[in-house]
Amino acid sequence: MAQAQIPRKLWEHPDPSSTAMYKFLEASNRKYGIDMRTYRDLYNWSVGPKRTDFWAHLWEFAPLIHSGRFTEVVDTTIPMENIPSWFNGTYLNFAENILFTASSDDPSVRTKRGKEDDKIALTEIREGNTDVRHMTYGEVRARVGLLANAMRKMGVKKGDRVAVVASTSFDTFICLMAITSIGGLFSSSSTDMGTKGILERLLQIRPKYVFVDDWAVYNGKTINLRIKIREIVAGMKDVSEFEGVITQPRFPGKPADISDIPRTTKLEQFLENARGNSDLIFERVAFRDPFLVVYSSGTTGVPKCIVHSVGGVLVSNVKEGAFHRQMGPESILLQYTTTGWIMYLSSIQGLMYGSRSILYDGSPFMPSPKTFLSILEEQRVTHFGTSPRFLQELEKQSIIPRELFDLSALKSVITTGMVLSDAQFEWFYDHGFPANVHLANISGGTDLAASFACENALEPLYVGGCQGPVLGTKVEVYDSLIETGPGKAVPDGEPGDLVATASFPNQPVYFWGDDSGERYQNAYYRRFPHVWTHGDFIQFHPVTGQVFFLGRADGVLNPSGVRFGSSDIYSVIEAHFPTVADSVCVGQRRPQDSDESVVLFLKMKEGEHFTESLVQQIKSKIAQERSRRHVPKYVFQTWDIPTTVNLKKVELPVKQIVSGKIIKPSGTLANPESLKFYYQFAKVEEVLENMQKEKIAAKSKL
Ligand SMILES: CC(=O)CC(=O)SCCNC(=O)CCNC(=O)[C@H](O)C(C)(C)COP(=O)(O)OP(=O)(O)OC[C@H]1O[C@@H](n2cnc3c(N)ncnc32)[C@H](O)[C@@H]1OP(=O)(O)O
Repeated sequence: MAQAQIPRKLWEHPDPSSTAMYKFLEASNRKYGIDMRTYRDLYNWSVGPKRTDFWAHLWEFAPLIHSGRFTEVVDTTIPMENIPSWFNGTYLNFAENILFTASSDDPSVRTKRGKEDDKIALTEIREGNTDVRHMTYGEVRARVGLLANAMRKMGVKKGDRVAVVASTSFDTFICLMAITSIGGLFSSSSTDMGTKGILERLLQIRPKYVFVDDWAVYNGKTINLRIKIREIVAGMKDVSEFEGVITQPRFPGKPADISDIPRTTKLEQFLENARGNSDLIFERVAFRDPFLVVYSSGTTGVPKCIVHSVGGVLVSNVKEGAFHRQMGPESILLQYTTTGWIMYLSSIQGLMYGSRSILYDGSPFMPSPKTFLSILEEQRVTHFGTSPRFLQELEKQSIIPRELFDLSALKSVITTGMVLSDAQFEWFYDHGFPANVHLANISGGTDLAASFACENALEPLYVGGCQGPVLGTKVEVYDSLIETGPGKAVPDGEPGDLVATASFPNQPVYFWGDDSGERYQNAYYRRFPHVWTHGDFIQFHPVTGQVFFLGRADGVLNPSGVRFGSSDIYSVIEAHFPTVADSVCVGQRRPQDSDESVVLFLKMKEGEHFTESLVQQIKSKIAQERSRRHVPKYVFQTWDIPTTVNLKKVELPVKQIVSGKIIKPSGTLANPESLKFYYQFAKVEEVLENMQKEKIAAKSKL
């Protein structure tokens, strides 16, 4: 196996013993009389038989603001699919922990240490490094108090949902803090999402209010969102809990006129309900009470509404942010994200440690990637979160950040969303960024609001993958050939399915609206009993312990690191294109490709024709109802779609074949011969060329 060789070492921390993670390791040694020395010792303790000691010590070492006491960290005998309760008996509030700091002498007391009133908490930057505005912790707290009091006055209470369809603005952050301070649930979508997709979410979670930006700016274009607002209001008419839309001004001080849109109020007007009262009140809720709904689409049905708990996310954030990412009151984080990705949560969670978050909205390529990178120098960014896709663009355009900008403040560059290639690791250190910067490639997901694998400063960084598994989550690799039944770990260094084999506090608590729990159980626990199956193929390096992510094991699409389910595409076709009998949509990523392309195959009904105009109509409908980022790169006709004997469409073999693999069809396929047709698309360029030739030949015959 090629990876048994030790890859090139790229980076190591100059003094690992100075890090918060190491101090925790030493303090744990002292407290529990153990002798851990390395990251792997600490990791094994955090997921081993004494893992409750790890969590109890974390709770003590990096305190959260809370009331109540727990008698047991967790009952480790409860199978993970029963979602055991952690830190039972404790009560805490998400916003309170973000906006205040616990006093380590008495964690139930909150202080402003590290979050003093005049310290900058947030910096808002709009597309092209324009309209830079700062907000201090004092101002943020006052604005959160005002909005929360306005919400309370309008009857919003614990357990209610408030959603946003908005950019990464001050207003969105304040909305998140306000609803969670009341003990309610927050949920966000980005403005580029089509109304249909937005409503599929909102109709499930039934929010009391939806806060929507009045305008959007992307790629130099200014987009009027009033049509979308009108559609949202109309679409919510049968939701009894829904009180209306509140518009957030995209251009501060210049709110759009919404007087002709029913049930819609401007933010400034809504705030009048608070009558100037900005006092903060935090409703501390039980550790496993919900505060956030995020979404993911699979291959069937409407999106899953994944509900995360206050305590689970906070405690996981302590270990990931403070230990793995080494964030503290001096950190300044610029995480590129929309509000539609789980990275939005990461982008603001740094405030928990007293850091400053930079909220960027727009394309990072407008007017050029250099303009975006100039923020790193101007704002003295210490932690820059981006994507392999963005780094690819820098390389393609021969942009060398370390030569163009003063990056002396920069400590770490975090990448996620898709595989970071080995060549990109080398480019990063050979050409791109200063040698002292820690390249932190992480992978996890919406389902856990955290990472499975990420960086750590106690080990060197080698080319490829993620440095190692995250503390406290027992990641193993199971044999992919076992389709169901008890799973089996593969020998060290072999590839297989990413599974988590022990409960962890940031498991989602349920799916909204899934009263029987069936969807939830099916999403993670159907394959192997008592084990979370994530849907990624991975491999551990047998010597360095790096985790290589090899691709998705299911039908989830991932072009440019933007994830969505094939069901998002099928539902548009089923609803609007009656001449199509069936379709299969897969991601193509061959060894020579630097990104994934979405390929859609259409099977026409008897007597119906596959035409260029049909393809264009399908593409524009997908753009309208989902988003432009969902539009397939290629659309082809097919004659047969592989299914199981129970007639369930099977995507994985098609995905593997068009990605250049030769596969042995599974015995469960009803029509294994259908697969032969798809092999030609591994050379999609040739297929397109031949189609073009045929077109020209047909024209010349006319
Ligand atoms: C820990 C984990 O594991 C969790 C996760 O994975 S979370 C997910 C993380 N994912 C990422 O970070 C994704 C990274 N990728 C990116 O950020 C983006 O690909 C990118 C910004 C680098 C490039 O974006 P892109 O989608 O490839 O191209 P871009 O040109 O920006 O947009 C595509 C289209 O959508 C449109 N669009 C995008 N956002 C829009 C918006 N807000 N409003 C209107 N239109 C928009 C664009 O105008 C464009 O339209 P045209 O095709 O008509 O020109």
